[in-house]
Amino acid sequence: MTGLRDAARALDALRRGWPVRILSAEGAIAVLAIETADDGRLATFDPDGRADVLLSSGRAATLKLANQRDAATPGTAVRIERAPWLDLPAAVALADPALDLATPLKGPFRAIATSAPDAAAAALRLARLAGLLPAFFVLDDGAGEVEVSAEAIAGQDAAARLVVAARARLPVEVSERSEIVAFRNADDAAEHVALIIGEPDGTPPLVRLHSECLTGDVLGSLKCDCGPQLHAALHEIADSRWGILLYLRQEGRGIGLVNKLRAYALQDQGYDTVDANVRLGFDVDARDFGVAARMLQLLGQDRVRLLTNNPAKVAGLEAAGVAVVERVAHAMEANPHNRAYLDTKRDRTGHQL
Ligand SMILES: Nc1nc2c(ncn2[C@@H]2O[C@H](COP(=O)(O)OP(=O)(O)OP(=O)(O)O)[C@@H](O)[C@H]2O)c(=O)[nH]1
Ligand SMILES: [Zn+2]
Repeated sequence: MTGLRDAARALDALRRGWPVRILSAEGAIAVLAIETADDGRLATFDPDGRADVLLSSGRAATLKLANQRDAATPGTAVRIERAPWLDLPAAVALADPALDLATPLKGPFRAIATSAPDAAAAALRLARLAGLLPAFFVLDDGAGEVEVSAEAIAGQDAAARLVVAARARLPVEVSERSEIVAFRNADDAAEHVALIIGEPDGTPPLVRLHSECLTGDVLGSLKCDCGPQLHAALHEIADSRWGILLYLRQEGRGIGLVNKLRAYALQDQGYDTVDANVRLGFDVDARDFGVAARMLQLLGQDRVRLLTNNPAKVAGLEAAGVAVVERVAHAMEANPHNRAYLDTKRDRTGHQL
């Protein structure tokens, strides 16, 4: 449990702009998130101006820095050597692609060997969990407000410690016979929800895994198909024998609301949803469908009919022990704003559309 506690403290520290020391078998690093750094924090962390910069390989490749080393594998970190012109504004420009087109990058920058690759990869994972840009100042001998092992960060298995926290009757528009079940785990603040519609009758339920999309679900965004998919799923489940809608708190395919909106800003510049994620330094899809499988298992369901066009959802459930006995297509009409987004899903992320 110490590992868990340390990982939670590390997340909190990063969001507050405090440095974190990450330990691994190959050595330790201390990191300060660039997004939450300021001049004072940077001066305290790195009084001699020696700290290098740590980026994700996707971001480094975008900046044409990754190919200087053979580190262009997703999820790995690339370390950029500190140079006199690499001050805080220059580091922010390395971290944040919003300015890529507006400001020419200073430089030249040089990629060097990453001293503790596991610890560096753990730092990138922490940034994603904290909803921050995956970019850090890094020192091998620096101090951190919190110490955490790379193992504890990698071992944050959100599914394993999931429990049912509360359940209650919830009559909804599509069906008065519905029950809501909320889940919690000790590792993060994400409170996932299941809406059980109709009466379980021993047959495999019709299930929808819906990933949170504030813009689409609540504000009626036309950029994606989430809102219509959510409402269509509720209707289809209500029209079937019975079923379950899982509302998963995986905003922005797991990168968080702020980072998704950064991806939208890049889309305004012409990048598609895949390239925008990579330019920011994230995987194309950072979701963990093991959480959904665990929720279904806690509800006593290990065979489902799944409403989706996404083969990764089917594979994710199957890998975690939930059999998908049928895939039910769930395609919506395109509109002028989301047509390119839907085409990208079909052409680049394997959606069956
Ligand atoms: N990072 C990022 N996330 C997005 C973007 N557009 C939508 N999302 C997120 O993508 C998720 C929507 O995924 P789902 O509705 O589960 O759809 P899917 O994975 O395409 O699969 P199916 O709809 O089941 O076929 C939500 O979390 C949205 O917030 C985008 O441009 N960038
Ligand atoms: Zn959406």
